[in-house]
Amino acid sequence: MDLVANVLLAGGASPAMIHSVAEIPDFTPKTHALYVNVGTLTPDWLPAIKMAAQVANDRNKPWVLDPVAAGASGFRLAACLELLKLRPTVVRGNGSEIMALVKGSADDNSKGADSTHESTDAVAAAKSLAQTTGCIVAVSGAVDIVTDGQRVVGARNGVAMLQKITATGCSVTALIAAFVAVGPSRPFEATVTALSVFGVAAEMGMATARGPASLRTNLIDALYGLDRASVLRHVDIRNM
Ligand SMILES: Nc1ncnc2c1ncn2[C@@H]1O[C@H](COP(=O)(O)OP(=O)(O)O)[C@@H](O)[C@H]1O
Ligand SMILES: Cc1ncsc1CCOP(=O)(O)O
Ligand SMILES: [Mg+2]
Repeated sequence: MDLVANVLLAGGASPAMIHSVAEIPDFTPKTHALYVNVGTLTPDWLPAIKMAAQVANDRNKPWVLDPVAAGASGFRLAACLELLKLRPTVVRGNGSEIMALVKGSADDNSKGADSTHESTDAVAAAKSLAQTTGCIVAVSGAVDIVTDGQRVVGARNGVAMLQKITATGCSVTALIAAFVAVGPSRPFEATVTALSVFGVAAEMGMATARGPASLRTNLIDALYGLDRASVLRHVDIRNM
């Protein structure tokens, strides 16, 4: 939650981390987008998550799902599949998470929050998930893949060391939610752009990083200082 909230602030958004059913009816209507992350899911939290998604839907607000470690346990997978029925605007996971959602069963070989698949292994799964759910589906990795079930785009910014900082996946999903909040009528473009901007900031931060801890700090600084010219100079988005 620390990195997620700080990435959102650096990107110009205004985060509030809310868990309680007591607060969701008041809080969710005030937002421009809802971000649901199941990273530390418990049975107690699930009703609040569902309530928030329902309020977002009732108010026509976009919402974004990060199915952290979806294949690691039956409980988590079932929860993610229930949440998909509430039709998030965007789902962003790593290769293993997106493949688990499509397979619909927990994976004995799951590594938990980390992926055992390349994003490119999950292109067919991502397209299928987008077609069956109507969501924009993004798969992160060396190439970030975004699909609406028809179009498939690859965004190639980023650095491998992001995998050595916990919650960078969670943070880029949060940034997607922020970008979708700004451009709710174009969630596909907002998703690709958020992934690219996060990747460009990571590349800039990597220039002076000495390891994951300094990259984490530099990433927040680079995102905060990023301007349009730098994004346009570095961004690498291609049709796949
Ligand atoms: N090998 C890589 N090269 C460049 N960027 C990467 C690489 N692997 C992951 N990333 C980037 O790291 C961020 C988190 O992605 P990822 O590690 O796939 O998510 P998660 O933490 O959910 O598993 C994304 O911005 C992604 O583009
Ligand atoms: C380590 C960990 N455990 C539960 S959630 C979480 C963070 C996962 O974040 P990310 O998917 O961005 O690496
Ligand atoms: Mg993740």
